[in-house]
Amino acid sequence: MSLIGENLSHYYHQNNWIIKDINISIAPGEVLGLSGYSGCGKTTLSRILAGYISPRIGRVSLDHHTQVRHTFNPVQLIYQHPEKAINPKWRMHDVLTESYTPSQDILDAFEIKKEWMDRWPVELSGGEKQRFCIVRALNPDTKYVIADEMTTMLDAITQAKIWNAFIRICKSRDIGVIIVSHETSLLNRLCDSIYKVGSD
Ligand SMILES: Nc1ncnc2c1ncn2[C@@H]1O[C@H](COP(=O)(O)OP(=O)(O)OP(=O)(O)O)[C@@H](O)[C@H]1O
Repeated sequence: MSLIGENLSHYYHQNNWIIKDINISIAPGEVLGLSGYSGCGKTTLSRILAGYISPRIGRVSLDHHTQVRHTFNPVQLIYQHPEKAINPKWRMHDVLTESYTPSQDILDAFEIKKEWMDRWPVELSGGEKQRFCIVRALNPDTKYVIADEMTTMLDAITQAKIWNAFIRICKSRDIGVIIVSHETSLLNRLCDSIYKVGSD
């Protein structure tokens, strides 16, 4: 069940093309990096592949079917800023269990502490909140995860731990991963291949 983007082109303002004619494909269990200069359209492309933006031209398909809204999205997007993806009026336990109940193993893999569950989002650090967003994205029905600068706010040691756990779980479930990052060394270390967006 490959995730395929064909002839993807998009602008926000008439004829000011952000991305043009992008053909991209990712297979189950593959780890693909998206690199490119700031503002070249990596987030735009990520949102298109996750079905949150309809491209002006082109088409995204999963297993040859166009994505359908109103059902669980098998292409999950993890944002750079977790506060944008979390309802500030929900306690962390409710954020975490919004679409499924994660196992203790997965909570341990991301070192999510029991005492964080009753807290409000504002009572956790950005990195602590991001672990909830990562686990929440790893629903049993998830087929692809797009990680858009997912660990930018973390220190190097925590970053390494999170990526190890994340890639191990995705590989074990045959989940395809797209990693968006400015960090070439991170992409070289984790990705099977790298797609460069824009030209620089
Ligand atoms: N909702 C929007 N409306 C209008 N312009 C937008 C919108 N979102 C992004 N843009 C513009 O589109 C271009 C690409 O933005 P995008 O966030 O996709 O780039 P990026 O490669 O992810 O950047 P960065 O690496 O800095 O995060 C930028 O020039 C940005 O200003």
